[in-house]
Amino acid sequence: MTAPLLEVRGLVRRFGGVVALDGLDLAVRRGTVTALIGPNGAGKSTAFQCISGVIRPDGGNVIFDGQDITGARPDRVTRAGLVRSFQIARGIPRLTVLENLLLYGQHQPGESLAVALLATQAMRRREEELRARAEAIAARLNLSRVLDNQAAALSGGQKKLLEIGRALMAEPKLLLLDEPVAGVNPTLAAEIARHIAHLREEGMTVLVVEHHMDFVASLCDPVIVMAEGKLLAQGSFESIANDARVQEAYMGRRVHA
Ligand SMILES: Nc1ncnc2c1ncn2[C@@H]1O[C@H](COP(=O)(O)OP(=O)(O)OP(=O)(O)O)[C@@H](O)[C@H]1O
Repeated sequence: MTAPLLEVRGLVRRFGGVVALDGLDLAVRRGTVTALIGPNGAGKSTAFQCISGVIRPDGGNVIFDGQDITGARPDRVTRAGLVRSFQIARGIPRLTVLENLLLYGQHQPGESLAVALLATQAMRRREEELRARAEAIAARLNLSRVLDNQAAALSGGQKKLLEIGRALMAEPKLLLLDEPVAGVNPTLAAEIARHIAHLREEGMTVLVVEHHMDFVASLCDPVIVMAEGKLLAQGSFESIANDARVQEAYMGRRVHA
């Protein structure tokens, strides 16, 4: 069996006296849409933040695509191919959809004065490529019609799609999605699930934190359940839904592994 794309080993993170991650182990296999679920306070956000380099873990390791990226800064993590989207869309409201997408393309031409002065044909070609990629990503996410609209004018669901598009512009190997359907109506949630399923069909690997169980059940396999900063269970949605320990954790009772 091939090595997992992402492996988290014994991850520990404390906030003062609170142990948010207490030796978390998890693995994400290539080509899967894996869910990370668990009751409020289980440590899911903290795990995402440690994996994406936003905060440093106090212990343990994050191995991505064979590289130890433990404690690496977010820009390095992104360059390695691990890209996260945010629950609250981070796009710049005044910019258009196209501009927002271009902003997150890798190795932006025009990002420094030197680049501007040395603008060569190759760089112009790169800019054209980026633009073509932005248009293709917008098309696949049904955002073509609003490409020239300001991000601020988008519906809630379109903002969620732009957030996914923004992450795709960085050409991820692994996409971390933070609650991609929170606050979205069921029709749009189903559309977003279809877009993510298409990404998987094309070989993308996705790790998603989501509280909406219909979405998780329809899209994600395997499902990893966290409780109290640790791995509690993993498997198909059906198997974890029937797991007594998982039911107990969601009932808010103390979990005895
Ligand atoms: N910056 C912080 N300062 C202090 N405590 C924190 C901080 N961030 C998280 N915690 C604590 O760490 C624990 C795990 O929180 P975390 O937000 O990672 O859980 P979660 O599973 O993402 O919860 P939710 O589903 O509610 O978003 C909680 O007890 C939380 O109060």
